[in-house]
Amino acid sequence: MPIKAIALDLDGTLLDTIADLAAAANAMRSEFDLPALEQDRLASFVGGGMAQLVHRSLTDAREGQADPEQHAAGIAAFCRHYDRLLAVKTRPYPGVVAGLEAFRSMGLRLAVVTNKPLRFTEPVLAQTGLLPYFDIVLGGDSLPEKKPHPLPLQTVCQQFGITAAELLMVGDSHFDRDAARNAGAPCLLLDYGYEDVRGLQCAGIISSLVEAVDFVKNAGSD
Ligand SMILES: O=C(O)COP(=O)(O)O
Ligand SMILES: [Mg+2]
Repeated sequence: MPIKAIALDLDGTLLDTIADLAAAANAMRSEFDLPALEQDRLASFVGGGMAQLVHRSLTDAREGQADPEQHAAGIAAFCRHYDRLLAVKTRPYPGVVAGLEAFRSMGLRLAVVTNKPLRFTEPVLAQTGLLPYFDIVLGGDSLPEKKPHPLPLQTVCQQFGITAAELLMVGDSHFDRDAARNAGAPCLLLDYGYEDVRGLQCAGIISSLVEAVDFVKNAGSD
């Protein structure tokens, strides 16, 4: 089945955002007199969107739930800090710009499908120079459902006028793989992101976005 468009995840796929995310999460923790957490620990909390990141960062537990008042104050503090820290150290991963250029020259349409709130997504893409590559940008709060729900990928298919089998999802986590599976789209996972994806079944595990170019060519893009 020819691939006609690609949906790309943001954190851990297009952009290495963890230094700035961790700085904002730790600045939030310090407002609650909590000590800083290691960056790797905070990286393991990323993927399910800001609300979940704030719960996990405040409680230092994957299944942790801060009480509602603390959580609301945590969200406000995180937003305040991440707004100012958004692109201090955040950069595209190696191979991302080359991969996006190759996709564009193949005539593929590109979408960002992230669980990151839109208020951060558009500015961080703009500040890192990636925004012009994308026809559609969906944040975690753009629609009533976010990944792993299929709605964001279904919305991309609808807007591009293609079927799910013609849309390739490229991500770094089980949220991406499950969203693709739920929508009926093929999925490639990058091995450099914020989750160990080695055990996850998908169409392929790759080390650079440029490796997705061959996958698309072999799938018979027109
Ligand atoms: O904001 C998050 O938790 C994750 O964002 P992502 O979907 O781009 O990986
Ligand atoms: Mg990700």
